[in-house]
Amino acid sequence: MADQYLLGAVVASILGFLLLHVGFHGWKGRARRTAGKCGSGPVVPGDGGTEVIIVGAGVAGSALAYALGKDGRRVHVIERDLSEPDRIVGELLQPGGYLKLLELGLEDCVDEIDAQRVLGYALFKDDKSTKLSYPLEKFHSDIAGRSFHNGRFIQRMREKAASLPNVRLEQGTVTSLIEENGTVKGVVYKTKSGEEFKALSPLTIVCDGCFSNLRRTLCSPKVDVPSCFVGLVLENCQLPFPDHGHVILANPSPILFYPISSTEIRCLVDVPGQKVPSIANGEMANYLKTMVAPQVPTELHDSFVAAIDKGSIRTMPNRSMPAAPHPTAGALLMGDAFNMRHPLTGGGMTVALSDIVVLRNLLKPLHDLHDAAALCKYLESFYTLRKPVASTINTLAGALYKVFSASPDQARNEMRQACFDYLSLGGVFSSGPIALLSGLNPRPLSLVAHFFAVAIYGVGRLLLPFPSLERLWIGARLISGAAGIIFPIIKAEGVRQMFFPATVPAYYRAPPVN
Ligand SMILES: Cc1cc2nc3c(=O)[nH]c(=O)nc-3n(C[C@H](O)[C@H](O)[C@H](O)COP(=O)(O)OP(=O)(O)OC[C@H]3O[C@@H](n4cnc5c(N)ncnc54)[C@H](O)[C@@H]3O)c2cc1C
Repeated sequence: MADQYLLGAVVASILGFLLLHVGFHGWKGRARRTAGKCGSGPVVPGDGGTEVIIVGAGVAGSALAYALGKDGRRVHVIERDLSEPDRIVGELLQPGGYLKLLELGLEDCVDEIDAQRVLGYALFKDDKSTKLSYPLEKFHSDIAGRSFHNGRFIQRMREKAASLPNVRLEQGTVTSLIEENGTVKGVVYKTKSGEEFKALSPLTIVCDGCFSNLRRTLCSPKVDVPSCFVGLVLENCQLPFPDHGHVILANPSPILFYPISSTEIRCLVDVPGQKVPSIANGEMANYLKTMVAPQVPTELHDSFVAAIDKGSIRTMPNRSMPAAPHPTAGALLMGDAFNMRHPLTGGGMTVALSDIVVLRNLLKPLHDLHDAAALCKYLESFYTLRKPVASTINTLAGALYKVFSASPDQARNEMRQACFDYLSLGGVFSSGPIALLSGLNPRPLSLVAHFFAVAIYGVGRLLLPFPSLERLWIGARLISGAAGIIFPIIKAEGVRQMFFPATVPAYYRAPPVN
């Protein structure tokens, strides 16, 4: 109830502002581009009856293969490397993502991999901390976040997909899409031994991840890399709040801790910019020990230093890329190849799994996928239907990263402090934002309402009890800074599709083609 009052009050004032400042983004040009030329004279293997080719069997590709295979589709998955991945990405699945696993029948893929239940977050700033529990009361007791080794989770999903008789999982590297008259007809791929093959199907779904080579012809990739994560594994220590992800509002930017097994804690240190100190010449170890270690909670400090000394330090760029598809007959993009957000809020797998549920449901009533042009038109509704979940998670990730990072600007630091204090108020002030982050209630209006409620709360703290001209000025800059953070992200996500999905042209919501 309080959530609704808050929504009503904040949304009414903000919506006018939002529309004035951002304007309708609209559907940007559906110009189609042609896919790359295919290799010459490769063999066409298989039974020729493949309905869907999936490129890449990571989180998105393997979950999609199982979902479509379970619906009876003949699926051919081509994955570059079928051995267990060893990466520092995709290790915390939000409860909203776990709900999607359930919908797909993949929930047992977090069993028997020593996955840990995650019940919420703990936030640390200076010498204070606050606990933000996921609002799980209304759900079955099994629903919670899960954290694990990414590679173990992927192997479980690959095994489950490959156990279906109509799913063929093959090791190979896709080198190009086969295109004829603007329609993608399949792929060219190379096996480990260097042999080249063609695979043909009415629908090719490209899930080749954040470094995708194949997406260029299917979307307009505008990749931003605001920072990198430096990854370490801590052993022999206990998190201050067991079963919780930990976010330290450190300088210059956040540090994360969460369990990835019963004995290991993942630490991800955010380093702003695209370059990190060199690991090889010891600069990184020095940076971590001198700049980061003093900001780590005391319970974790010694294990943090021991992990640095052990030397297995990994890095990954943190990319964000709004979805900007060129709807193309015969092909679709999914997962990170299609859309990325800052990993601070651990939303990537939830968005990918949510997209798979949308696509699976759209494809379900179609018996024949061979009319590529009609299928392409029909699948355009996918881009609209995915928006409320995907855009809420994407926007929150981008906005929180900016708010949680330190800044030389006093107004920005006031916003950061206001955010910490707002979340510490408890009740709807913590359950609302954490419901958004967890993917349990991904509503764009609720996100905008809470974001500006934080800004207004920050201004109130500045002006009460004794306002001054200087404080008024900082307050005005805080509000304009908040608008400057969130509106460009919303604009990139597409205001119209995000807030008004019902107003999209009818052909995006067309009935099944057969
Ligand atoms: C540092 C970091 C931390 C993150 N932490 C989290 C988190 O805690 N929670 C969360 O939900 N998300 C997190 N994410 C995001 C998450 O990892 C991604 O959203 C998710 O992995 C996307 O899945 P995907 O299937 O699209 O890509 P991937 O899982 O990367 O899979 C792509 C697959 O395609 C294969 N491939 C690539 N090219 C080819 C080719 N040419 N031919 C055949 N196969 C190919 C690759 O081998 C790979 O198996 C994080 C991201 C980063 C960068």
